[in-house]
Amino acid sequence: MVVYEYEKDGAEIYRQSFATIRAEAELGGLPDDVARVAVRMIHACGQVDLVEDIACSPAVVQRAREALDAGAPVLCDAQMVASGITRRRLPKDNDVLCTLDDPRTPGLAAELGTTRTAAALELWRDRLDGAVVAIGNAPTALFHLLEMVAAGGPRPAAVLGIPVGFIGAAESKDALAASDLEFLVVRGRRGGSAITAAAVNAIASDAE
Ligand SMILES: C/C1=C2N=C(/C=C3N=C(/C(C)=C4\N[C@@](C)([C@@H]5N=C1[C@](C)(CCC(=O)O)[C@H]5CC(=O)O)[C@@](C)(CC(=O)O)[C@@H]4CCC(=O)O)[C@@](C)(CC(=O)O)[C@@H]\3CCC(=O)O)C(C)(C)[C@@H]/2CCC(=O)O
Repeated sequence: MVVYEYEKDGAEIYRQSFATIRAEAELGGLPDDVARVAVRMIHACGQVDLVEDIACSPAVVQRAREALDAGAPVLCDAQMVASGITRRRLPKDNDVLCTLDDPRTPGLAAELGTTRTAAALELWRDRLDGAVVAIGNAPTALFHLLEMVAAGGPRPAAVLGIPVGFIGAAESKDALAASDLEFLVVRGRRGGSAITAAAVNAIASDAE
């Protein structure tokens, strides 16, 4: 029988991971609350140089946390983001919502001539004011959110805008960073549902 020698204690795996990230990543330039979020984002992708591409408004973590403490929902562009959010960490049993699979979404996408992920945001309108938005997959969703807000729509408390990819990902994140919303982004092509869920989990947690 083959027996491998490896760490089997989950808490110890986390402890060693976070210690490694703190030793290897250049977190010094970030405020403490953002550094704590960055550690968890790096943990989700295994790339310590992710920190070089993280950009945010100074109060984003505080505003997002205040919103969660006030019971705000977390609105997600993809089920993958929503699934990655650890419900027991959320301070007020906050709703975690993804409207991508709502039966109205395909019709809205056809009507608006856009992707399903972008069209699904139209169904956020009555929950968006003061919400925490977590976009981890779709650049079109992030662009659509910015268009809705620019047109006078409800304003979220904070936007974790971390879509991944080659078409529109970098551009949508640059547009968010240039907006007047509280934001957290990873500049460039990197991002994704796991990193975005990890950012929400870090903000929702009291400890690392
Ligand atoms: C163009 C799209 C991109 N998707 C990427 C990467 C991943 N997507 C996955 C999955 C399972 C889903 N992607 C959809 C959101 C789907 N992806 C798109 C769209 C065609 C358009 C979005 C956009 O450009 O803004 C989008 C469909 C739409 O009409 O909106 C998904 C809904 C497709 C589907 O299954 O129906 C689905 C999300 C399901 C959910 O969680 O709710 C991947 C797992 C790969 C795959 O299996 O296809 C992967 C996950 C990445 C992640 O971490 O989230 C890109 C690379 C982001 C790409 C957009 C940018 C680009 O450069 O192409």
